[in-house]
Amino acid sequence: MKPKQEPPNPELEDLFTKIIENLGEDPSRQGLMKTPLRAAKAMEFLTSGYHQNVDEILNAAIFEEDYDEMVIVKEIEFYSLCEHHILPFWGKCHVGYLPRNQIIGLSKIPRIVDMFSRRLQVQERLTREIAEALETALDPRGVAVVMEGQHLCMMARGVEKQAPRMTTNVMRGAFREDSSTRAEFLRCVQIS
Ligand SMILES: Nc1nc2c(ncn2[C@@H]2O[C@H](COP(=O)(O)OP(=O)(O)OP(=O)(O)O)[C@@H](O)[C@H]2O)c(=O)[nH]1
Ligand SMILES: [Zn+2]
Repeated sequence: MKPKQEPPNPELEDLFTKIIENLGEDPSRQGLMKTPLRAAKAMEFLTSGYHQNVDEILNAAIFEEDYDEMVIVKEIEFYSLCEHHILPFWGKCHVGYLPRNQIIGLSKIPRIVDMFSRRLQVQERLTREIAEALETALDPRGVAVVMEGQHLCMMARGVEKQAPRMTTNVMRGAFREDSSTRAEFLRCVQIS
């Protein structure tokens, strides 16, 4: 599904003009003339997940299948916005589930990751929301979501640390209850 592509909200455009003025810049200078429009469009795209829902994304692509081994989709890149500073955080998301006779259309997993990423978020909630959406959609024997993120608010400002990565994980069902299932998943996505 393409993100909602409507003309940018004119109020948002006006607000970006005010931000530019308040930063001490001249919004009428040539290089900045179209910036409020571009910034409004960019912000609408980066928060387009608010206009999506899981049912619409799934498009009924849940299939009955006689397969009950672990399914893993790893290294799904994500871009989100930290809700404290409205600055990007980004990284990789690894998803696993143990089907109970139902599988999900492969592309739908990254689409769900994008839907929840394109909102104002903290990485912990983002991880949980992805896991819960899959749990509700598939009723699997277990689901695991691991996210590794870099946060610009910690890199370019504030504490100014470049190296740290934040890892969050939500394990449900068999991934939580059975340490060997969890270990198999973490080995496959190469997290120790
Ligand atoms: N747990 C968690 N914290 C986050 C996330 N994104 C940003 N933060 C943190 O949110 C906190 C907000 O802290 P405040 O003290 O209110 O804000 P601040 O004065 O800008 O803090 P500094 O970043 O330390 O300069 C900071 O510690 C950020 O690093 C996230 O996804 N998860
Ligand atoms: Zn932040």
